[in-house]
Amino acid sequence: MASARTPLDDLRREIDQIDDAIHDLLMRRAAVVERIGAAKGNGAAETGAQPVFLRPAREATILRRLMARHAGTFPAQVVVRIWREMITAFTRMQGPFAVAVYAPEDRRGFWDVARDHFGGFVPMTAVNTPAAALRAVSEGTATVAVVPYPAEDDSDPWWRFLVSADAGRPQVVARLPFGGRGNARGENRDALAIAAVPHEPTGDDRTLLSIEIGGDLSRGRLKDSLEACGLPPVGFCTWHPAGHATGMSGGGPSVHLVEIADFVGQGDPRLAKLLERSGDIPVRVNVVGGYAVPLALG
Ligand SMILES: C=C(O[C@@H]1C=C(C(=O)O)C=C[C@H]1O)C(=O)O
Repeated sequence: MASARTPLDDLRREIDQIDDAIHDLLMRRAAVVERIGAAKGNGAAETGAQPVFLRPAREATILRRLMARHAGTFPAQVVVRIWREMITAFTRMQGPFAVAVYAPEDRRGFWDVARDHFGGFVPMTAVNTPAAALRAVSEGTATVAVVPYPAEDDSDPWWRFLVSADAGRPQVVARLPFGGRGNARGENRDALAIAAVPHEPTGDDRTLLSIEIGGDLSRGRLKDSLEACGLPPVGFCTWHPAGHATGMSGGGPSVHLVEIADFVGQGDPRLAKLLERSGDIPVRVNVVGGYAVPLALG
């Protein structure tokens, strides 16, 4: 004799229906993404450039919108984690996608952070130096490089390889983790993602500028100039090319990586103003990318 249906059976039946609905929507989303990929691919063919389908600004906007409507007891960080897995899968449906991550044997934290962001099925290679990760992107063997967030005391910083005005060059496109560190191993240092994708605004952004200075201009004066031009600096790293003493007070050519608490595009009039203010001192400014400010999830 068949046993009677219990309340638990009814609830599980309801779960099965919900799973079908979620799955149907995933397949529907995939069909739309196929059309998006076709639309982007046509544009890239016109310029002859190798198409990159990743759009970090759009991804950040999607996740911020979802977090703003999220309610209930299901953890917000897990929603982000699920969407991160989905978004890379949907990006990979459009074209090749691979990640090169700075993750030497003794520093696996960056691998975990990269895997959480780009998902468990993306082709991902560990390399022993940030420069090797950037090279993989320049040479086209990786779409994205994951490298440590710059530190003040790096004597040979990776970001010097991004100091260029070439169109289509790799740029900083995201800061990781975007939705919390979870159970990632290792040191508590954030990472930056680098790809040949333009820096696009999301409404809450940071921009990284490289500022090359050919003469004697102290960091203090540079900070004052940036403030005066409406470019509030919130982070500062300095690299002195080999052969010059390090120090904060100028005394030779220097290259600064300055983080600005705003979106700044390459044609932004504030950059022209900064050049005007430098007078006779040779100064070159380039946008080396930027990122959508990560989510602050409790
Ligand atoms: C679908 C797109 O391509 C990629 C995948 C996205 C997604 O799954 O929503 C969002 C941005 C892109 O990285 C898109 O550009 O809209």
